[in-house]
This record gives sequence, C-alpha cells and structure tokens, in this order.
Amino acid sequence: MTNDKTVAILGAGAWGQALANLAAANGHQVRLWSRWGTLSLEAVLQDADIILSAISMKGVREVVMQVQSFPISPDAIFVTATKGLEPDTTCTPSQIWQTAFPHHPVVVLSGPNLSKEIEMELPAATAVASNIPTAAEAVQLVFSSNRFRVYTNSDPVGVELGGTLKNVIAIAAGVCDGLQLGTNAKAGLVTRGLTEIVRIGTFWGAKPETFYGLSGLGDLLATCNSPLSRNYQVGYQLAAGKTLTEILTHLQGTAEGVNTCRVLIQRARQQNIPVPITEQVYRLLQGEVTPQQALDELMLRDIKPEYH
Ligand SMILES: NC(=O)C1=CN([C@@H]2O[C@H](COP(=O)(O)OP(=O)(O)OC[C@H]3O[C@@H](n4cnc5c(N)ncnc54)[C@H](OP(=O)(O)O)[C@@H]3O)[C@@H](O)[C@H]2O)C=CC1
Ligand SMILES: O=C(CO)COP(=O)(O)O
Repeated sequence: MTNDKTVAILGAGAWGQALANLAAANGHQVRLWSRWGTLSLEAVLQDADIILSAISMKGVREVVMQVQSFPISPDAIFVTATKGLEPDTTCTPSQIWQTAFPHHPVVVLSGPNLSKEIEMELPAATAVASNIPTAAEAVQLVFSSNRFRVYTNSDPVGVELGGTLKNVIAIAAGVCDGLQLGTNAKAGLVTRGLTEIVRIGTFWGAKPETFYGLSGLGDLLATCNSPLSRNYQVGYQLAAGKTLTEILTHLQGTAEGVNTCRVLIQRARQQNIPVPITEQVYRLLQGEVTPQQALDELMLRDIKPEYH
C-alpha cells in the first residue's frame, strides 16, 4: 500500500482492538493505547494521522483532556467510535472531541458492527460521517477492505445518534425475547423503536433519512437480534428476573444503553419529546416496574394514528 497512515487507537477494549486489527490488516502503522499498556499516550499520539477513540463513554472526557496535554500533528483527523451520551452535559462524544480540538476534523464511525463477528473476519459494513468530506474519505480508505465495507456520510449528528439511541431499544428487544413474546412483538417493538429514534434524532438536528441507514436501522437489526450485543443481554437477563446490579457485575464489556437511557429520559422530559419505549426501559432499569408491567404499559397506552 502506498498511502500508509499512522493510526493511534485509544482504548484497547473489544471495539478498539477490532478496529486496530482492521487498520493493521490494511498495512497501516497502528498504535493501540490502553491506560494499563506499555506505550505512553504521548508516544501513541506522536505524528499520528488518525486518532481514533474507542473509549467507553464514562472515560471519554478524561481521555480527551489527557490528549489535549500532548502535541499532535496539525493535520490529525479525530475519529470517534463511542456510542453514548455524557451524563452531566448530555453531549455526544464527537461534540466533546470537536470542542476540545476545534481546528481538527472529527469523524464519527458507526454501524452494525458486533466486534466479535468482526474479529472472526466475517463481513460487515459501517458509516464514517463528517462535515468535512475529505476527512470522512481519508478514514474510509484506512478501514475499507473486502471484509469491512465503509460508506461515507455527511450527517455526523445522525450517524452518532443512530448508534447511540439504538442501544436503548436493544435492551427492550432483549426483554422481548427473554419474555418469549414472539416475532410479531419484536417486529412491532423495533419498528416503533425506530420511530422513537427518528423523533428524538431529528429534534436534535439529525436528518431523518440517516436513521434508515447503517447506523440506525442497520445497527438496530444487529443489536436487537444478536445475543452478542451486551445491551440485548442486559434486557434478556432483566426478563429472567435478575437485578441490574447482578447483570452489570457479570457482563463482559460495556452496555452503553443503560447510561444512555438515563441521559435520554432527562433530556426528552425537559424537551417534551414523547419516548414511550425509552420511558419503560428507564423504569425497568430503575426497578420501578417489572418486565411484564413495562409491556402492559406500552400495550395499553392511548390508541393513536401510526404517523403522528
Ligand atoms: N464491542 C462492540 O461490538 C462495539 C462497541 N462500540 C462502542 O465502543 C465503545 C467501547 O466499547 P467496547 O470496546 O466494547 O467496551 P470495552 O468495555 O471492551 O472497552 C472500553 C474501553 O474504554 C477504556 N476506558 C474506559 N474508561 C477509561 C478511562 N477513564 N481512561 C482510559 N480508558 C478508559 C477501557 O480501558 P480499560 O480496559 O483500561 O478499562 C477500554 O479500553 C462503547 O461506546 C461501545 O458502545 C461500538 C461498536 C461495536
Ligand atoms: O454497537 C454494537 C454493534 O454495532 C455493539 O452492541 P453492544 O454494545 O450492545 O454489544
């Protein structure tokens, strides 16, 4: 390859490692950083063309502040692959990166990308979105291969929110399967979940069509149907009667939907956006309702037109 890039990947969790492997397989020089690793953050960042964060939401701001204290290439492109919302500010990860680095392009990478399948070298597709088309195209080139098809997209807000908001619906889908409610119920839930995502996302500035693409519908299909999804697993185990504390103690990796649901409810209530599924997931996570009560609440809401 003639156009090799130096790629710094921050976060050596499941997703950071999978993305590092994809870039390395394309011949790029990859430096993977974890707070427990042997490489210093300063060394990882030095002269990097691409700085990709796969840090879980709870660590994003802390890592952003650390990165700010080291020299980086003036041409560096930031990529965020985190799917979450910050509790206190309700900011998305890309907003945090962009505010900290206003003179650098920020690209959002999101799609139906269960990391275990990608590590098994199964084919997958994703979207890279930015307001700066050349930045998205540069990131597309770094990760594209015969097993990872990368599409550019010009709606970073929508792509980021698609990947983030679907985690709440994936928890609900896990509950649906855990209660053995059947295929009709699941189809109804996921479809109305998408309506809810479009409603919130467009209110927050995204283009509606983005949610019918890879990071919205695509990621909903993946996470609402796969036991590999940690968010789905949370819902499935809640349906089996486990407490959230028990589930999170034994869960491998991060289920961002738990935190996202709380942030989402806070913001949706402030802004009067109807989010009935998210509301029931929230009450379930708070221990205020049982899975069966949450289902009954959803089914017995006031009847209404489908499009309203
Ligand atoms: N796994 C997947 O299939 C996919 C995940 N994602 C998203 O990517 C993000 C990461 O997910 P995943 O890799 O699965 O999660 P993991 O829990 O496996 O990894 C989280 C990573 O964040 C790091 N981290 C968290 N807090 C800090 C901090 N304060 N300082 C430094 N590092 C920190 C962890 O470091 P340490 O190990 O040192 O704790 C770890 O490297 C999530 O937002 C997730 O939604 C997106 C697409 C696919
Ligand atoms: O976002 C993901 C796949 O696209 C990963 O889903 P989970 O975080 O639920 O495992």
